Formats: sequence, C-alpha cells, structure tokens
Amino acid sequence: MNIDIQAITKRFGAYTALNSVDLRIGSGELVALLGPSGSGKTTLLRIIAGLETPDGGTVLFGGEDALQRHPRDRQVGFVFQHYALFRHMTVFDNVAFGLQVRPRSQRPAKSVIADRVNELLRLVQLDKLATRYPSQLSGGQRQRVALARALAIEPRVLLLDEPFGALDAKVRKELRRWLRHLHDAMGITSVFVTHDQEEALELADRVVVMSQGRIEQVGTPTEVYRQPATAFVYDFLGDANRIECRVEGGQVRLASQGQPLGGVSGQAGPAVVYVRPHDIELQPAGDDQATGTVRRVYEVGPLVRAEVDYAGTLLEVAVPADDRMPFRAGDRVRVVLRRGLVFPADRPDRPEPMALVPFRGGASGPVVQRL
Ligand SMILES: Nc1ncnc2c1ncn2[C@@H]1O[C@H](COP(=O)(O)OP(=O)(O)OP(=O)(O)O)[C@@H](O)[C@H]1O
Repeated sequence: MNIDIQAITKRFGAYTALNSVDLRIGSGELVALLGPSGSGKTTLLRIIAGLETPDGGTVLFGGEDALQRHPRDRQVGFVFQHYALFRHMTVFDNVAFGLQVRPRSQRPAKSVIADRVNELLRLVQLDKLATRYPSQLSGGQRQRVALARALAIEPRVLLLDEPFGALDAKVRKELRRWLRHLHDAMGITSVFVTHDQEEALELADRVVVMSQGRIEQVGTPTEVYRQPATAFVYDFLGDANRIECRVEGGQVRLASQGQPLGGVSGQAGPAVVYVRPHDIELQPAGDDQATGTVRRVYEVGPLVRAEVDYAGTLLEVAVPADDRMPFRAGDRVRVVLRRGLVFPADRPDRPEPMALVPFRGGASGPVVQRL
C-alpha cells in the first residue's frame, strides 16, 4: 500500500504546524520522520492515521482518498510511545482486542482469533507470557505487545510514534533490530516518528528530515548523511563544527581572521563550513597561519575528543581512542580540515552545498585532493 501525501497543511490557530508537505511512501517501505521537537512529525503521522484533519492537501492510500475514510476504516495499526495497553486484560486479550470488537459480521471465529493471536505472540516472542497482565511485563515487553496488537488487525499501514522513546538505550537498540526483522518478514508499509538520528539512520529505508513544518530532505540513510541538502540536515544528523567563513578566489577562509580552511569551487561570498569532529586532523604546528591551540583533551568511550581554539572559533576534534592523541591542553597545533561542506550564506534559493577541498602541506599550498 503506497501512501501519497500531497500539499498537506495544518494550522493550530495562527501557528502553521505543517506547511504544504509533499511525500510519497512506497509500498512496503519503512520510513522515518526525523526532526527536532515541534517540527511537525507527530502531526503528519496523525494526519496519515486520520486522527487529525489537515487544513489543506490530500492523503492517498493506494491512489484512493484516505481523508474521506473514517480512521477505523483506514486499516492502520498505530503504536504510541506510551504503550496504552488495557491494564485489566491479559497479554492475549490485549492482542485479540482489535479483532474481538469487530461487528459480528466481520469478526473472525473464536478459534481463528486465537490462532492469529498465538501466531503474533510467537512472532514478538511473547507466547510464554500470554496469560500475564501488563503490570507484570517489562517496558520492552509491553511495547512488543503493543506492536502485536497493532498487527492483529492486519493493517495495510503501520504507524509508530516514538515507539521506543520511553525505554532505556539498550532495550531500544534491541527492539530496533527486532522491528527491522519484523518489518522485513511482514513487509507492511510503515512510518515511524523519531527525534533520534541514530534510530532513523539504523532502521529506516528512507529518512524524511523535518524542520519547522517543512521537509528539508528525503533520502536513504546514506544520502541524507553523506549528501545533506541543507545545513540543517548536516547539523541534525551528527556532531558538527560550524565555522563562519568567506569564499574568495577559490579559497575558504575563516570569517574572523582570514585563516585558510581549504579550497572550493564556488562563488565568492559569506558562507558557513560544516565539518564533523572526526574529519579534522591535528598536526604539529607549522609556521603557517593554520595554527590553533588545544584547550582540552578528554576521552569518551571509544573516542578521544579535543577542543581546539582556532582563531577564536572553538573546534571539536575526535579520534578513535586507540589512535594516539599526541597533543595536550596548551599545545599549538596545525588544523587540517580533511572533509567538509561549504554552505553559502544569505542565499534564499538554497543552492547545492560545495565540498571543501582540503589543503595538504602548507596551508597556502596547492589543492591536491578533490572530494
Ligand atoms: N492540538 C494542538 N494544538 C495546538 N498546537 C499544537 C497541537 N498539536 C501540535 N501543536 C503544535 O504544532 C507543532 C508541531 O507539533 P508536533 O507534535 O507535530 O511536533 P513533533 O515534531 O512531533 O514534536 P515532538 O518530537 O516534540 O513530539 C508544535 O509546535 C506543537 O506545539
């Protein structure tokens, strides 16, 4: 079942929560809606579910207008962050609920319901806990019951709103992997909301990055991470250093004091360079301009991080903990940007970002490598 979202707009009073959003979700895809708090993810999901009515635009399920249909008739399975299981019902009865409340004419026979529920409980690996009550389950187990319950009605579309949000990091990771397997086994078109970039990148076939009621970019996890369309996407998808700069004569220079950062083929003007901490290299200080001062070195699990003051801009640098970090606070170092993206400032038409071409050798030396 593919889903077509066309020019969806939603206002709450004077506030525009969704601003003409277009999105096509292919049949059997697992899509993540990713964005910061308030970007409109949940509102979009609720509109797809039929729990919210848009002010403008269309939602098509398999080419048919879904907005004309009552949520009950959309055949949508919904899983919320806070597993709203029925506390007075066993696991089995919770999963069976959606089938048992169907009108008599559409309700499967008791034995058919029992078979389906048992099959789903096996799938979510809870068949041994069928007679327990929600209060006797862990958070992760409750969330798996919620999923089994959503799947029991054989939905055409599965919608999940921060399904693992309330769980601790380890359980989240386990459930993620498990949801991916489940999705691959069942192939139901699925959309999940998250503000956790790792969750989106790890789990989804495609990631929809949202900001302020708009879609910034849609792409595979690799595309949005490696070829971010906007500075927002770059920044949101991982640790990033943001450096104010200007482009002139094929070079990118620090805006503050003019130190060269790399080469670039693009128009002159103010710009911002984005660089990941692991794409900055520190070398023994040379006698060129590209020199900074190490302010702090500290270890965080698998990484050694350093903060470097580079002409007034504080840069965060990361190297694997098993690589030696030969510098300490107070050392003078040469800063080499190995990779980065240059986003022209003050261009309303959002042109393509430019790849930073790193210098090798002296900071004013030749450009040797094109990314
Ligand atoms: N019923 C409502 N009435 C008024 N404003 C609302 C309502 N629902 C959502 N909003 C506003 O619309 C915007 C988008 O909300 P939405 O819940 O879609 O964001 P989100 O990206 O899912 O955020 P979060 O990650 O915090 O859940 C927010 O600014 C929110 O305050």
